[in-house]
Amino acid sequence: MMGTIARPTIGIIGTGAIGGFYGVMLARAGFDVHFLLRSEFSAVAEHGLQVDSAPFGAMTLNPVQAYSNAADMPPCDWLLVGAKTTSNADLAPAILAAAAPGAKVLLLQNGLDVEDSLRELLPDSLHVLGGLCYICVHREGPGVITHQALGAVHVGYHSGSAADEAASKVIVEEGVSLFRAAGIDSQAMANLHQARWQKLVWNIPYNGLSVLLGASTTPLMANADSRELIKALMAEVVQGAIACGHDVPAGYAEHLFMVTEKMPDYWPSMYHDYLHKRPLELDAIYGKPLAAAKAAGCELPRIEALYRSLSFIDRRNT
Ligand SMILES: NC(=O)C1=CN([C@@H]2O[C@H](COP(=O)(O)OP(=O)(O)OC[C@H]3O[C@@H](n4cnc5c(N)ncnc54)[C@H](OP(=O)(O)O)[C@@H]3O)[C@@H](O)[C@H]2O)C=CC1
Ligand SMILES: CC(C)(CO)C(=O)C(=O)O
Repeated sequence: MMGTIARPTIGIIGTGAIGGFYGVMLARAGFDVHFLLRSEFSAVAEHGLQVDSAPFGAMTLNPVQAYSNAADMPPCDWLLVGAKTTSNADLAPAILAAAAPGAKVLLLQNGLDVEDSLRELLPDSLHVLGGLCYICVHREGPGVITHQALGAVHVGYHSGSAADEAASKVIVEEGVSLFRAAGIDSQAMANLHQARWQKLVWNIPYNGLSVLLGASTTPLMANADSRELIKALMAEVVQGAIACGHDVPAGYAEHLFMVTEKMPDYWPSMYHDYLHKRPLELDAIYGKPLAAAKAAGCELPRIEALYRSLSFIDRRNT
């Protein structure tokens, strides 16, 4: 089942929807997975993790190797960060406590440049990677996760002590192999930064509009006005990516638009944050791309208006 790769110890830093889902899949595939939790620690330590997955069926992991303090975790070869980007800078002590020498820290997060604030706080000997998750998953309650659709993880190297490109590729392939061994579609990304821009073509319109308009994907796709707004926002993201020197395949926005029409009705993770009065990932999903585009001489007025509206909502909500 493990193929040719050694059995790394895996730590999940932030066991929410993403961390919980991928952690359970990896544990079920036989990996030694340790889960760091915060508010849901007691519930998970007592009842385990439950994933209700439309594609895979009901899955339960019980007992769970659950921790409320990273210092109690064993040294982990891979650390999968499943916390929101809003807490990245605060996670460094936990990562340092749980990392084995030369560990790979994989940020399973949306947004641009999300690795940077953590990178500054970690030694060069730890490799930092980015993981883009194409999945519809959310927390239903403490330790209970609903997986509606999709699931792929694309992995790219960010920074660290890899001697050269070939060495970083080996690390990325190891990450890809972990997910594949757990039955998850996974691919290596040659250009992490570009791939982050491309994923924003989806997240910039849908995450923000779900909060601003209080609507999930089905009503957003059923209304002529929101459809036009989504298309216009997508076009601006593509414009920003190109201004920053990245490729976006022809027809990419149209493709994402059509994929969304076929998806089950979905509330993006930003809406769940809004609902639970948690900070929204505005800097990673809006602030950073807007700043990068501006630095390249490109104004994105619709995205800017959405960002300012969401910032207003966020300040009143948290
Ligand atoms: N959900 C989805 O379908 C998708 C999400 N993403 C991205 O994945 C990332 C994670 O999202 P998601 O899983 O939905 O988020 P969740 O809110 O479900 O999970 C975040 C988890 O991190 C925990 N956490 C935060 N800070 C700490 C800390 N200091 N110590 C321990 N645990 C901590 C939270 O604990 P607590 O309960 O205490 O807050 C929570 O369990 C985001 O960047 C999101 O944009 C990408 C694609 C799809
Ligand atoms: C909905 C989907 C699949 C879009 O890529 C997603 O991954 C997200 O919510 O970030």
